[in-house]
Formats: sequence, C-alpha cells, structure tokens
Amino acid sequence: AMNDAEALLKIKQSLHDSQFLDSWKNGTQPCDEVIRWVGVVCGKGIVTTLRLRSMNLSGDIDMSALSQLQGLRVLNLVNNSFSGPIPEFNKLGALKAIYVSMNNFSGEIPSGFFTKMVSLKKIWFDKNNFTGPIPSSLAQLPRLLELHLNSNNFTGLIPSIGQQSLESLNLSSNNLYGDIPSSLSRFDVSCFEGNPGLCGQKFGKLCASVVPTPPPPSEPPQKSLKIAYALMGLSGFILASMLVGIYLLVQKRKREERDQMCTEKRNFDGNIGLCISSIGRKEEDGSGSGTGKCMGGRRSPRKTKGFGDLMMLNNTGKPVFGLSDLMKAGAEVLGNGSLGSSYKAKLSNGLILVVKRLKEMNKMDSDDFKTEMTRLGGLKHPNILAPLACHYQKDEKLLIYEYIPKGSLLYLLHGDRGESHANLNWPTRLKIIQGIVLGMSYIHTELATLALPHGNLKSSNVLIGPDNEPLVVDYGLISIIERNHAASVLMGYQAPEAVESRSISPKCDVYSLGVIVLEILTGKFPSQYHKNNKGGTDVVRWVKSAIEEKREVELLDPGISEHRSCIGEMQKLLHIGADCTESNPEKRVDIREAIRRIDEIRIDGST
Ligand SMILES: Nc1ncnc2c1ncn2[C@@H]1O[C@H](COP(=O)(O)OP(=O)(O)OP(=O)(O)O)[C@@H](O)[C@H]1O
Repeated sequence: AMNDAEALLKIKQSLHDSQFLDSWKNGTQPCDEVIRWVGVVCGKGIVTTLRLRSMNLSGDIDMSALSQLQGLRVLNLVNNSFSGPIPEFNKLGALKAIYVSMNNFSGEIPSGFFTKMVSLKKIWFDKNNFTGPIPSSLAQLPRLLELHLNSNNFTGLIPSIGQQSLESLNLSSNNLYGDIPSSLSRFDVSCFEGNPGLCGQKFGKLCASVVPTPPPPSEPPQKSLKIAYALMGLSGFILASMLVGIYLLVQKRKREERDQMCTEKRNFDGNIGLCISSIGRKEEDGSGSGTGKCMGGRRSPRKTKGFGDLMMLNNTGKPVFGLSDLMKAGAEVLGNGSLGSSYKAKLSNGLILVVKRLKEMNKMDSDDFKTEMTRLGGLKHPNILAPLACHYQKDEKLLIYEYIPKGSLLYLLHGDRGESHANLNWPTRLKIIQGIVLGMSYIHTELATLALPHGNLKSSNVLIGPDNEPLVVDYGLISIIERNHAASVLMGYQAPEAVESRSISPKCDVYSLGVIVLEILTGKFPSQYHKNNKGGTDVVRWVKSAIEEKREVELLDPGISEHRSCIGEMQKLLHIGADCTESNPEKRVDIREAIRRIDEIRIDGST
C-alpha cells in the first residue's frame, strides 16, 4: 500500500496539464501544516477531500492510486477537461460526495455503478455528455441528498429514485421519457424541464400509450395503497384530491367508522360515492351503506346496470377471487396507458394480479361487454395473455390479468440496463419475435371478423414470461373502445394509411408488427409510438434509408451484432421489418406472408 503522498504523486502523473499542481512535490507532505498541497484538504493528518476545481485537468485519472487514499470522502473535479467513459469512481466505496460537473465525460454509466457506494450523499454529474439510462443503482443509495444529472444526454425511463433522503434533484435537459416515478412527484416541474419525452400529470401531457413505468425489480417496495383507493385516484383532479383527503381520514378511523364515511361522502356530493363493495353483492341491499370503500362513480349502485361482482373469464382452475378480495388488496400503480391505468394488486392469499381500468369505452351495455370479454378471455395460446376476469359498471370497466413479474418488452429493451437486458441476446430476441408472430397469427385467425384483430401491438403490450416467452396483451379492443378515442390511442391507427385516410385493415397490424421487429433488432425506441412522433427514433425511415445505402448492419443493436455468424439472418429479419412497415398498404406484405418469412429465420444462420 502507498501513503497519501505517493498516491497523489501517481495521480498527478496520470493527469495532463497539471501546472496547477506544482505544490505536489516529492519530499513534501500533502497535509503539511505550513505548505499544504493545493486542492488537498486533510483531517487528522490524512487526505479527506480533493478539491481540483477549474484546473484545466485532463487525462486518465489513475484510479488505483486514487483508491489508495483511505480517508478520501469528497472528490471535486468540477470544470476541467476530463473526457471519455466514467472512470471507476465506484472503487471509492467510502465517498460521501462526488462532483464532476462541467467536464466532457461521455458514454453510459453501468446500471449497477453505484451499488457499493452506499455512503454517497451528493452526486453532481451535470453538464457532461453522459448517455444511456440513468443508472438504477442510484435508487438504492440510502443517504442520497443531492442528485444533479442535468444537461447530459441521459435517455429512457427515470428509475425509481426518490428516496426520502433526497432533497435536491435536477434531471433537466436530457432525453428522458415517460411518466416520472411517483416517488419523484414532490419535486418541482423545473427539475425535469428540457426532456420533451416526459409526460404525465406534472407536465400536463397524457402519456400517450407508450410509456410504462414498471418499477425496476430492485426498487424498494413502493408504499402500497388499497386498490379501491388506487382506482378512485383517477377520477379527475378535484375528485382525486377530495378522495385522497377521505383516504387519509379513513386511514385514521376504525373499520366500522368507514361505513359512515361513505354515507357522509354521498351526502356531501350526491354525484360521488359509490360503495364498491356493495356493487351487485347479492347479500347486500345495494344502498351503499354497507362496508364502505368509496370510489368515483356517477350513479348509486341501485340505479346502475352492471353484472355485479367479477365475471371469471377462464376456467383453467386458476384460483378464483372476488371483487371484495380485489378491493382489499394492496395496490401499486403500474402505469397510465392510453386505454386506462393499470395497477398491480396483491391479494391476501398471495395471488398477484393486474387490474386495468378501461376508460373511454363504447356505451356498451353489460351483455355486449360480457359477450366481447368472454370471447377475448376465451382465447388460449402460449403467446397470448388472456384476461382472467372482468367487471362491468356503467361507468367503470375493469379487466383483470395475471401479473407477469418480468414486465414488458418495452421495459426490458429500454428501461433499465440490468441483468434482464443483458440476457437479450440474439437467440432471445429471435425467440421473442417468433413468439409474438405466433400470438399474432393466432389472434388474426380467432378474431378475423374484426377490422383490426389486434389493433394495439407495441412493446409495452408484449409481456415477457419467465423463460423469455412473449405474451401479447391488449388485443381485440377495437370494438369496445370509443371510435374517436380508438383513432387517437391505438397503435394500429399509426399506420400511414390510417393516419391519412383513417382506413383500418388487418394490414395496420402488420405495420405495428414491423415496428416492433425493428425496435427489437435496433434496440431503439420507435418514434412511431408517440402521437406526435417526438422522442425516440423514426426506426421506419432510418431502416429504409440504411437498406437503400446497404449499411443495415450498422443499425443492429450492439447487444446482438456481436453474433457475427448470424448477421445474415438478422439482416433478413430487418428486411422483413422494413417490408412490414412499407407505407403503401397495397405493397405491404400480408400477415400470413410476414409470419411465414419470420418463421424461416434461424438462430444460427443454418438452413
Ligand atoms: N399483466 C401484467 N403484468 C406485468 N406488467 C404489466 C401487465 N399488464 C401491463 N403491465 C405493464 O404495466 C404498464 C402499464 O400498462 P398499460 O397496459 O396500462 O399501459 P400501456 O401498455 O403503456 O398502454 P396501453 O394502454 O396502450 O396498452 C406497462 O408497462 C405494462 O407493460
């Protein structure tokens, strides 16, 4: 081991242009009482802080020497000329503060970079050129106070940082997208400005159908709320805040007092207050004064025509649950999609479900809804996730699914560069594409009578099972959601002919299939998923021009292009993706043809 003086001299050697460090000289001591080395702060005779701000420094800082400074707690390299990938600062496990603002560091910071830096309180990485996702390990720092990542080029979804300790945050001027995690909602909108892809309530921008916010697997458990309250949270701002107030009150009161609460609520505003636990329950009189859990609704249960409790849609022997089990479950918001919001609900028996609250539904009556849902729920295929149950009220329609822990393909591809992302090698991606194709083929056969059999295929609607098998969801919705709304939210309506002339056909599904194939091969988030095409990459145009210029290999995600021997197969698949996204529907391949060709792609390039 070297002493502090030796370590600092090695560090000086590794830096260019270190004329500011003239006082760092052999034969003198960094912590000398009289002539202390410049930029060095000591405590009890050892170096505790390096303050090398604005010294015109560059070069590859000698990390093994730096890590020899046993007492080092604060590292300040602000406003120098350091460049290249982030040095292994994570070797400095005892650091409390690291400031590297205003340099030219670039590249991705590995997702686990901060895992061992548990003492970190202050991280200032602003005004550099960092790219890629914000490392998810930041979410695990228990003492984090200040996090400044502004003015870089961070992309992707914001991980669930927002630990209670966090006081100062700046993520502005990056390329982040999606909804912000609920743990960050306490921060002012200015902390996020300059990220055109961010959406959600804070930004007054609906998260138009593309952006999920599944919590990363490593995320500390979110504070859970009861699903009944989670559901009610969506009925508009005013209603929501009124109900949150009630929720807090309810928390304080004893169970029997809640009954009164519900009644009070109705008296307060005759429009609100539907006692959900009484909906259609035979043993109750429907007056709503039974066990009260209030949620948004416009009518009293008595007047509402519904089919009561949950309707189970499958008979595969999966555990049966009722609406009341669901209402008692702890819930967590998964995301606000274009069709409504989804919640993860954990029942007391351990079963984990996803409750999807559909908005903008046709004014379907309960019989039609039931017929439609029975049809969708009755589909069975290894690459399809059929709903388990549904619930109908005039103003409330719920679909219930099994919870798939790995989450969506969108999340796997773009959300967090963790382990699951690393597993997305060529064989896995091909398996996912081929599975999606099998699922789509099945849907196109079973729902052939629909104008658009799936209608909403995109990576957030492909969930990934334990063996990386894809599970397609949210299919066949075209007949149950409002026509006008369908056009503005469904992915199928993004096909060029649908945008221009509103002409919808099964070919629109082929277009969506093409986009997803290109997304998987390039690893890029498609701008096609945004209504206004802002944010993400226009994969369709990008691939088209690359094919014309015969440089399509360059577009392959580096995560797969290392399988050199399979490049030919990847190229073939890229061409199929391009043919599926052909703008003229007449020339676009037909779904059967696309399926046949994708099925022929081989993992190893052999025929
Ligand atoms: N059964 C499930 N298991 C695990 N995660 C799910 C499940 N269903 C949905 N999710 C995830 O929850 C998030 C919200 O889903 P939701 O379906 O509400 O919105 P979306 O897919 O972004 O948009 P859309 O409403 O257009 O389908 C998405 O990230 C989705 O992948």
